[in-house]
Formats: sequence, structure tokens, C-alpha cells
Amino acid sequence: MKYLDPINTQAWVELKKHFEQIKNVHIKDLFYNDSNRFEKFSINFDNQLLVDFSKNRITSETVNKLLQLANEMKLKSSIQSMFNGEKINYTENQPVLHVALRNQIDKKMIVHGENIMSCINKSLKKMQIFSELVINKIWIGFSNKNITDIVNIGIGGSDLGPHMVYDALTPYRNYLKVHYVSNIDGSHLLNVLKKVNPETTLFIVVSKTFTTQETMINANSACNWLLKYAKHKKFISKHFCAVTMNIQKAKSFGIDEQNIFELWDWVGGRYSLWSSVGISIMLSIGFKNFMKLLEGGHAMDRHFLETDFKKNIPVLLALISVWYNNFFRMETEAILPYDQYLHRLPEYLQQANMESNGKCVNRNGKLVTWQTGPIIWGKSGTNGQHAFYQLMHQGTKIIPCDFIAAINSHNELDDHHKILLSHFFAQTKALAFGTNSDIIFNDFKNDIEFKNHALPFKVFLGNRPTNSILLKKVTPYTLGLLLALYEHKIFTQGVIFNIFSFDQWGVELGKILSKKIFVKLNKTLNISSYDSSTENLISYYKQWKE
Ligand SMILES: O=P(O)(O)OC[C@H]1O[C@](O)(CO)[C@@H](O)[C@@H]1O
Repeated sequence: MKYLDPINTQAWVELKKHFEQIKNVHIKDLFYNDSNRFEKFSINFDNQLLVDFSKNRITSETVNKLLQLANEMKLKSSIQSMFNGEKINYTENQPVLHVALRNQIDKKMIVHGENIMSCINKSLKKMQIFSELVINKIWIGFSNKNITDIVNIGIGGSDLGPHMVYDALTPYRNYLKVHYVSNIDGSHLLNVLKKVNPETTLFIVVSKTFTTQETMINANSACNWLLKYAKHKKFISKHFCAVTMNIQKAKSFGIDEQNIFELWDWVGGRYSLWSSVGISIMLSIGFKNFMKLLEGGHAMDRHFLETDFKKNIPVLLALISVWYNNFFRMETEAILPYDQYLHRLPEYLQQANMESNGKCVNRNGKLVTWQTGPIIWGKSGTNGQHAFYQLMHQGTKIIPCDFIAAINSHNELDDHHKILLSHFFAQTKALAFGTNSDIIFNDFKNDIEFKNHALPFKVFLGNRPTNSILLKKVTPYTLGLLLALYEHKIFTQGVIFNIFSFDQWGVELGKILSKKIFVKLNKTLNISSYDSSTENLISYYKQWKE
């Protein structure tokens, strides 16, 4: 089967022409010319989530042409293929079924001839029993004390999602404290071990493959640390559990089979927080809240699957992103949560998007000649305002942004939240509309020096696009909505780019080379086999190593 490239669609040709007509149109004019712009370009999802995409450099014509692109790229049937469990992760010969993990209506989902819903439900039950034993202080450590601290050892998708949700749902947490260790830098693990007591700490080794070097080394060191106190290997079963697909490896590590939570090859690491990879989330917010998170994810799945593309939030946001990335050649997108508890969202979405869509080969195995995944970055508001917003407002680069906030805070402290949101609204307005020299000039009309010299520096040109995403409140349900929204946005982008979004071969080369270099770092003999830069870096390592 030959897949169509986006540049070979009729819509692409038309979008190129349309771009030439619209590229200099200012957002402020789009608003002045259309008093219904907000109504046209915003979607209220069930009074829980509002997406306002009116402050973008788009018209109805742009949206129509982008929708035509989605149709020509057969987005509808691609979505159905994912939900039907077809092997859309072609290079790994796997289906992609994170949507099954939150399939709350228990609709049959067949993989290799089996209904996977029974494995999913069994796994959820096992997670529930386990988390309730720990939360209810029935699970005890080697000295008969109950557990107070959980250490999640994992990296990438086995860390970023759970860690982000753990922070986002802080108000729902119980007494258990979860620590996340990901980096192979020993400082990460040691800093956590300094804070916890071996008698009351439970380690969860989360690794789909159970071969990831960082996770295995950290897990081994954590186990050695525990055994220094517990003295006997039999106690590993009281302090270690695992989440993995590789049951054999987890068992050889010494983890009791009872304490192994299963994972499946049809769940990608960066889409896995909804599975047993999210056990640290369930331990901290309890089973019911975890189920609410899944419920939110499922509600967005249905919206994505069933809603006409004209009103389909992930589809529209993805298409707008393609528009900027490919036609305006804007290379990055900023994620700006105006909510302290959502501060890890940019980092989480960075992996989700960049590991999925950072590809340069199309589904036919040919190099692409168009732009694929954007660079994702960001920071929580208002901290970002005091760091990089200068460039966003007045720099030479234009950065489409997603502003995200909740209308109701979990911590109503004086006017903090009102002020926070006033910044959100002000920033999106300033970015879109800017301010012209007349207004500034009027403010300073008696100041001749200003008039002559300072004016250009004070002008905000505006025309900088943003999406505003408002949640009624950050709850497990609305967080589920938001995360699934982004997952489906990424999926849609991948289909339009004609790439495979669910593999990540680009992480392999560095891993292979690091193993070879590790051997060289240990050797006293110098055998040159690399380029002069790498050789000299290795040689400096050996000279300076104390
Ligand atoms: O869960 P594992 O197998 O340890 O993998 C961790 C991470 O490593 C990657 O494979 C590559 O960075 C990610 O996709 C994954 O989330």
C-alpha cells in the first residue's frame, strides 16, 4: 500500500495559495471584521473544558481547507484503524490501543483474536487490591512497619506521565509520598534515598522492556541500599514491585510474581500512564480518582472518534499546528500552563509529541520534504513571563502557544488566582493584538525625546497566535480530558505528516554508542577509533578524572 503525502493533496496546493493571500493579515483585523469570531472558533466541551482558537491566523476558509487536507489524508479511517486495533505501529508490527485502557463502556477490543478488555479489567483489579493494601496500611515492610513512601523508578514514558499527573492532582493525594527517580546520574537516586526510610519505602520499577539501562541501574542500586538494612533477600518482595511486559526479567531481578503488574506491547511508553504504569498515581489518589482520570480520557476518545471534524477539538488543534509548522514555518510550540500543579505538562508533552512525530521518513520509507513534528517546550505562567515572553512579544520568531488554566483553583488564597488568570487573559490579548504607536505616542505626547527615539522599542506588533484552553477545575476527570486531547492531536498530526507516530527508532543509536564508549572510558590503553572531537573528550575524561 502506498500512502499519500500531504504535499500531493489538492488541499495542500490550495493551502499554499491561501497562505499567500492571508500571511500578512493581522489577527486584530480578523476580529474587527467578524463580531462572531469567538463563537465560530471556540468549542465548549460539556461545560468542563473550553477551547478558544479564535486568536489564530486563520479564517473559515483556512479551516475548510485544512479540513479538506484531513479528509484527503484519510484521517477518519486512520482513527478507526487505531480504535479497531489494526497494526498501525507498522515498524514494530503492533496495534496502538491506549484508548482501550480507558474504554469504560467495556466495548470489545480484539487483539490477536483475544478480547483485551478482560486483561485490562484484571490488571485494574490487581492494581486496586494492591493500592488499597498499601493505602490502608495493611502492606508492611521488613520490620512490620507500614509504607509511607513510594519510589517510582522509571524513565521517559515510565516516569514523565505518572510524575506529571501526581503533581497535577496534588489536592487529591493521600498521605503517601511518591518520589520519582529517572536520571542515571547517581545524584538523583541518592537525593531521594536520603529522604526515605528503608523500613517504610516501597520501590516500583517501571519499565515496559525491563532492559532500559537507566532504570535497571537505579533499581539495582536501590535494591542494594534496601538490603543493607533489611539484610535478607526474602524482604525484596515486601519492598519491590514492577510494572513491565517482561515478566521473566522482573522475576530474575528478584521481584515476586505477585508484585508484577502486567503491561502489553500495544501500549506505547509515552501513552502508558493510563495502564499499570500509573500505579504510583493510583497509590497516591486512590482507585476511584484513577478511574475518573480514565473516564475523562474515554470521554475525549469518544469525542475524537464520533465528532464531525468541524467541531473536533484534537483535529482542529492539530490542523492549526500543521498550518503554522508547514506554511508559516513556525518551528516551535509553547505549552504554558497557568496552574502551578500543571507545571510538568510541557515536559510531558515534549516527549509525547517529539518522540511521536520527530520523524523524517514517511510511511512509504522515503525522506519527507515537508515539516513534521514541531519543537515543544514551555513553562508555567507566570514564571515564563519573566523569562522568555520578551522574545514571544517582540522577537523575530513567532511562537504559537497554548495557554492552559483552570477557572477554579484548589487554593483560593486572597486574590492570587484572579491575578494569575488576569495575566493569562492579558498575555493572549497582548500577543494577538499588540499595541500600535498611536496609543503609545498619545501616552507620551509631550515627551519629544521619546517621540524621536524610544517609540519603536515600545511597540508590540501583535499577530502572535495562541490557543486558550480553560478547564472548569483541574480534577482527575478534566485532566483525563486534557491529556487525551493532546494524545489525539499528536495522532492527527502524524496522519497528516504521513509518518509513523508510534515507534521511536531515533533513540537507539545513542544507546548503542554509549555502551561502546563506556568500555573505552574504563580502558587505560588509548586506541583511537572515533573522530577527533569524541577521542579528545574521552581523553580529557581520563586526564581529569580524580
Ligand atoms: O519503559 P521502558 O521500556 O523502560 O522505556 C522507557 C522509555 O524509553 C523509550 O523507549 C525511549 O526513550 C521511551 O519510549 C520509553 O518511554
